[in-house]
Amino acid sequence: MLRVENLNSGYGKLHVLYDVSIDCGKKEIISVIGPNGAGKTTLLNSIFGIADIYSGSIKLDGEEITKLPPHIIARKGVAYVLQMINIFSELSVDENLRISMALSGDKSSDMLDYVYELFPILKERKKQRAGTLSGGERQMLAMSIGLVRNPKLLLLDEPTAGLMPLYVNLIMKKIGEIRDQKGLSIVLVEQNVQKALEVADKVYVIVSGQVVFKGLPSELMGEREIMKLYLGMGD
Ligand SMILES: Nc1ncnc2c1ncn2[C@@H]1O[C@H](COP(=O)(O)OP(=O)(O)OP(=O)(O)O)[C@@H](O)[C@H]1O
Repeated sequence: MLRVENLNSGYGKLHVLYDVSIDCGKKEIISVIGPNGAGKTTLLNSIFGIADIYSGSIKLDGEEITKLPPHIIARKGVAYVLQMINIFSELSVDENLRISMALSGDKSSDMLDYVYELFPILKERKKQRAGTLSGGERQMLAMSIGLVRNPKLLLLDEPTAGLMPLYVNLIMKKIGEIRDQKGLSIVLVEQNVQKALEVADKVYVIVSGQVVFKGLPSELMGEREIMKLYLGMGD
């Protein structure tokens, strides 16, 4: 589904990622974790055509998407959910979702019905102005705005940042459900290491712009040095 090979990218002269290679298969969730400033968001920015790519390749279903502009990448089936940035605060929940659907050119309301089923609280609040939603509800709306575009690949940047444990658990559970029910591939950048490992099929640890671990969550648990040094887990 998604294959990133030997990616070198950054912002102008600021080289952030060095020879990064990742794979995300169909119906797979990969978690990308690592210290602050390691380059995790830059990986998502690179996939979505926002960061500068110096060398390497990014393929979606075998098709080269490297250096394409974001609106074309979106049209090819990638949705990027940034922390609450894609929400129109003055519009209602329902209007936000319908605008996103209209922009994607998708006329069927299947995904709209699906997100209201997935997040019943949004259905209850469909007429409410998005700017007045709680942090957790806004995060659910941000994810739903991406989902109603009917993507095949979902890029999630810290979907649980700043949320209370109840919402963290709910959002993580929903991420698993989306993969299972809709067959989406998901790249999840997450600060909460424990939750990121619970939901992931595969995990990548990025430190100083380089991949220092790739494998199963259970394999990472055995890497005591990495867990302790870079992720602050264990003794
Ligand atoms: N749009 C940008 N323009 C210039 N530099 C940027 C931009 N976005 C990020 N950077 C820089 O790139 C480096 C990597 O940042 P990035 O946001 O990818 O790290 P991260 O691993 O996601 O960190 P965090 O966990 O703190 O969110 C940092 O030094 C950051 O200051």
